[in-house]
Amino acid sequence: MMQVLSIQNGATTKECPPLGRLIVLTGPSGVGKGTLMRSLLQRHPELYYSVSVTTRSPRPGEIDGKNYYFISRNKFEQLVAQGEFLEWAEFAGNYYGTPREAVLKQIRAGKTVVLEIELEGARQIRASFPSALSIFILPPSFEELEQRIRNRGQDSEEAIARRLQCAQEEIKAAEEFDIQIVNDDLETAVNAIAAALFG
Ligand SMILES: Nc1ncnc2c1ncn2[C@@H]1O[C@H](COP(=O)(O)OP(=O)(O)OP(=O)(O)O)[C@@H](O)[C@H]1O
Ligand SMILES: Nc1nc2c(ncn2[C@@H]2O[C@H](COP(=O)(O)O)[C@@H](O)[C@H]2O)c(=O)[nH]1
Repeated sequence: MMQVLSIQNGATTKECPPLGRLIVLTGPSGVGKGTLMRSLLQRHPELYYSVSVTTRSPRPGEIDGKNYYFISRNKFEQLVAQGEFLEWAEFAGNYYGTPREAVLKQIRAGKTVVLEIELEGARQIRASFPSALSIFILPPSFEELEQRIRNRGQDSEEAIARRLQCAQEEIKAAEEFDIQIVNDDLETAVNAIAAALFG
């Protein structure tokens, strides 16, 4: 697949449209990746948002097939063994993965595909798709990050503690990625992502 993406600026023929791009949005839980994505997709509906697979239980209001594909740990492990994921990771006690075929299909069709994933998965994508553009979203402060996770009101105390613990390590990795954007004012951060994508 690396080979395929490396020819993304190659010649266009009627039979073979130019390949699409792969964009990775990463950063600690609660920093606002999902909120930024929704805003970006409203402005740019031509982008393809990859719906991930997870073993986490749905939060109130989350819809299977829209927010995530919710499956059991056994099923997830089967899919891993079958090579069905472009990347996958265990995060705060649950598995998360990007369906391989759905993403590759969109890239072959010339679409820009956006993945919203945690650090380990983002590292895997950087290793296997060096041409992918990777964006790390930072919080204005650690205190604000905690406040956002709490205000979201979706996670137990235990889950919040796990996520904050992961966040400390994740933030240290920000410089590994192509671009770092602080999500302080939402509009400013969306503009910065759009500028990175569309110039
Ligand atoms: N710029 C911002 N200013 C203030 N609040 C924000 C901002 N961006 C997002 N939020 C709020 O922070 C909370 C967490 O946002 P969101 O769920 O999008 O984070 P996330 O990074 O996608 O989290 P996760 O990785 O756990 O899915 C939400 O309540 C959201 O409304
Ligand atoms: N490696 C992957 N990480 C993913 C994927 N889909 C989502 N995520 C990230 O997991 C955490 C927790 O998400 P939550 O919905 O439980 O709050 C967050 O950082 C997501 O970005 C994926 O396919 N692969």
